[in-house]
Amino acid sequence: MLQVNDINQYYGGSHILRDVSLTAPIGECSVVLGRNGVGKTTLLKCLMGILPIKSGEILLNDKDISKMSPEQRVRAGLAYVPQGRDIFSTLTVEENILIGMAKFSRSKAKHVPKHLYDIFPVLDEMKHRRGGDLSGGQQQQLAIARALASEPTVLILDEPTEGIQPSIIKDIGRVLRDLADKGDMAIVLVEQFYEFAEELADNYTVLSRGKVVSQGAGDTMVENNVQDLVAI
Ligand SMILES: Nc1ncnc2c1ncn2[C@@H]1O[C@H](COP(=O)(O)OP(=O)(O)OP(=O)(O)O)[C@@H](O)[C@H]1O
Repeated sequence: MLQVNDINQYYGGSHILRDVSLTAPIGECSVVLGRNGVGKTTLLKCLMGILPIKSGEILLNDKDISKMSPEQRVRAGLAYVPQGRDIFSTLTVEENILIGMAKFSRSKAKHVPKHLYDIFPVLDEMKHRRGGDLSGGQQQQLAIARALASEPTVLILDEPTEGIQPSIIKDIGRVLRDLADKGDMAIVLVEQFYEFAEELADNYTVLSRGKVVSQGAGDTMVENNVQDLVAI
């Protein structure tokens, strides 16, 4: 379980995250919503250690990881699918996935595990193509496969539906649901596409100007008018 307790973050003098707390249990999809610029990406970067927090704590299975480097957090079990995907366009699909296995021994990190290609068959078909030749949706699937290659206990995704065609959005939703239901991973999903978020959410958190303004079980999103809170 990933637990975030009262974290604060600043860009210079701007107070971006204000006492943000949330819990992402194993076996659940924890969705973070909010309008543009409220601090969602900043929150994920703090979870990964890409940005430092000023106060508060981040616990992974009760262990404080908030002083760890991003590499140490990946070793501890966090994996990140960044907004915009950050695929290495000149490397092949296979080479991109193998980068996600860098924390393992050399012999293990030589081969892409078959189950990743079972999850995303299109990546198997295209494994010798360059990352830059893939469509946006295929690149998103590749970014998720690369993150899964590190065998995370917490999978963190920043707007995986952004700019993706509907059929691939459905596939990605199915994959995330299956991964959570298997019961060995917590998923933290930042998402602006409300219907996708509502369908997947076991629990939700809404941010507004860096503060949590609504939080609860996924099946209370309608009664709590979450869609209105995030409408542009
Ligand atoms: N490197 C930076 N330096 C200064 N301010 C920044 C920096 N990055 C982001 N900000 C500001 O911090 C605030 C939160 O940004 P953040 O990207 O976390 O929001 P977001 O909710 O993820 O937005 P979006 O939905 O547009 O991705 C915004 O006001 C943004 O302008």
